[in-house]
Amino acid sequence: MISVTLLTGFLGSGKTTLLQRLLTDPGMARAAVLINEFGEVGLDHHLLDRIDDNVVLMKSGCICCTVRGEVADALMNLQSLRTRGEIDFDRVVIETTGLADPYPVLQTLRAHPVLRSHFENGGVLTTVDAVNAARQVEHRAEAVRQIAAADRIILTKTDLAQEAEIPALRATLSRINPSARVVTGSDATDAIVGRLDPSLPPLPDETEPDGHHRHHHNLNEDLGVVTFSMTIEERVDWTDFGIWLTLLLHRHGDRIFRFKGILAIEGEDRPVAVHGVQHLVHAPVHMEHWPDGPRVSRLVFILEGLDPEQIRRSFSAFMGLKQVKAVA
Ligand SMILES: Nc1nc2c(ncn2[C@@H]2O[C@H](COP(=O)(O)OP(=O)(O)OP(=O)(O)O)[C@@H](O)[C@H]2O)c(=O)[nH]1
Repeated sequence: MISVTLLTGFLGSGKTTLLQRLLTDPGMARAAVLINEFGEVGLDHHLLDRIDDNVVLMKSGCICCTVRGEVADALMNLQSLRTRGEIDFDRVVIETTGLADPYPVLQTLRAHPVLRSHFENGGVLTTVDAVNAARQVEHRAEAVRQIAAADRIILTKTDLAQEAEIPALRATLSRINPSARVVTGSDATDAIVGRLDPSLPPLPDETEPDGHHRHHHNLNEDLGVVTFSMTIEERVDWTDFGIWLTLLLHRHGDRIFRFKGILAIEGEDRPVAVHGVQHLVHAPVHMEHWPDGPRVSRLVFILEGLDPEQIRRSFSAFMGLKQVKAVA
């Protein structure tokens, strides 16, 4: 049986950052990793071979696979490539999206007629953002569910958090999930690689005795959470962008769960990546080169109860840019 570890955690809590580290770790050389998009983890310079549209082989030996649609389909694809001898792996790590409730994936592993004879639950790792988690668990059911589902919790951004707040956060975490071990920062890679050994305690079986799954609400929809993306054809003025973003977050930060972007800045050859979670903006990153695809600026927001069109209009007006398009 192949053990499957689920990597979950609220939006922007550091899942991708952790995966980037894991992908180059020798302990992961025989792992297959399911991610939402290759682009997110910037695989280019780690890439050895492309196996099919959705599966690539990394220099470290690790397999990377994108999930387009159902996790079950991606796992079936991996399994059939493995059966045909085209790839080999001894464990799987699945990165879930930041709003996902981990249970449906666990249920799939348990109940899928084919998958359940090849894969077993190897545990849930939840990244918890030391800066934002206290607020998230108060307001967001998913954040609580993800913590509750964890076998191990990885505290991220402890370098950004007030040290004095960490004990209170740990206490909150242990109220929600007393059994999960909490590890921090640099211990995380070792802990995770070690964590992936097959001797994990199983999760409680939630399949009802009659074989039906528990009902899950689409929290995303229920809470009015929308993802919104816009592209900008013209070059962006960095100073203006900074002011606009500051004003936006000041006014609406509570309702902006996540934003990410790549910007073509006036007077700069290389693109600049920007990220943030609610009121927190991370240091911008000057990227080595543009990812594949058109070289236009792109901003993605995850909003709760905010009209995307309002953001597009405000950006366009403030920046004096005409070619700002909302994209689906
Ligand atoms: N200072 C600091 N920044 C971190 C840490 N972990 C993650 N970040 C930053 O936090 C931002 C979000 O991290 P990601 O790894 O993209 O988070 P994610 O959980 O994959 O985000 P989504 O996929 O959007 O849900 C990035 O700008 C990271 O560089 C950390 O431990 N310390």
